[in-house]
Amino acid sequence: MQDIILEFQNVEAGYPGLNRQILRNISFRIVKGEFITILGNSGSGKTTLLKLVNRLISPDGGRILFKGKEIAQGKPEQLRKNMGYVIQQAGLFPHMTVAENIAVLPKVLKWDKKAINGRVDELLSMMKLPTAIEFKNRHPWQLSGGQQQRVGIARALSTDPDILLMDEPFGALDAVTRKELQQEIKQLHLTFGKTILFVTHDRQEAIDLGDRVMVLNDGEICQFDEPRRLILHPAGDAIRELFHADTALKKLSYFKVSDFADLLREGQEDKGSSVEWEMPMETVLDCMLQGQKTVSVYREGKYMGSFQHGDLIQAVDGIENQGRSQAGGRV
Ligand SMILES: Nc1ncnc2c1ncn2[C@@H]1O[C@H](COP(=O)(O)OP(=O)(O)OP(=O)(O)O)[C@@H](O)[C@H]1O
Repeated sequence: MQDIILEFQNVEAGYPGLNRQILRNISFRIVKGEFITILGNSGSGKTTLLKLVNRLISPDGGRILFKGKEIAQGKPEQLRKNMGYVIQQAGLFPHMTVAENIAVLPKVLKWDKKAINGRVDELLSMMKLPTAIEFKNRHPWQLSGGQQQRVGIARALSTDPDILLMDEPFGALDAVTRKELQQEIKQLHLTFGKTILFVTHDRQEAIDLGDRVMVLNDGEICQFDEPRRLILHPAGDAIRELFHADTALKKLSYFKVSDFADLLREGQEDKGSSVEWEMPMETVLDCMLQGQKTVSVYREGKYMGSFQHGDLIQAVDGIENQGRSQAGGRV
């Protein structure tokens, strides 16, 4: 049975003084360990939804359950201990050092000094930051944007929470640092299996990171699904338009090699060029653009078959026609 960690049941929410609800009829379930991205335009209610989860605001209607218990019934502090929160530009305390920022919650929880110091070093290493005293004693203004965000994530992980809530965490970073941090959060997720709710208005980021993407539009969920299904089976015109501008070749990046297993050819393996089962399908395209005629596919070291040019064309056609499910594909 699936282990549901978070559930919204017909949740409505607004703000005092507004004559309309910002979120309407929000219902969903999230399984422990899922990486969920929440995608939507500015003002669609993404931040409001995150704030409901850790009780920074309360719903006007409906129920929110965390690990099967209604969150309104416990103490907010108790709940927040289980929920790391990361916001854009890290939100570090400017008057505190790096180490003090990371140790905020352990100190509140009265951990002993040795345990706190050990945890700070562990988290700095985990986030690929130096553990030298000089670095730990720096203040946020002495850090780059990327370093600040890494410290912000370390702080959110300090008490080993069950859920990580991330509100546009990489929105203010340059493209290269952003890509780096995306890779790292993905790796952290794979290593520690934390449940992550990650707000973004960047379509590519949502698709790259999310096991499932929740698309919000004007306070309602228009679709909550796996990335490839958003493209192949859009639940309405809004979602279709969201991905419409992408060329079929770009859409290859939304799929894994394994999604095209039905196109693999059996026979001789060619060790000249190879890709792994879970890699993005566009890596096959890259190999072919570099002149490879055949690309071999491996799954945990086992040869699964190969792709040739024609297979790639078929893959692209399948995406263009959005007909892979009918054509016998796995999607
Ligand atoms: N404290 C508040 N009081 C009144 N209205 C608010 C408050 N906070 C947010 N809103 C309104 O609620 C709506 C949703 O805001 P929210 O911040 O959840 O959107 P968002 O999707 O996260 O947007 P963005 O991508 O711009 O951060 C907006 O219309 C906003 O103006």
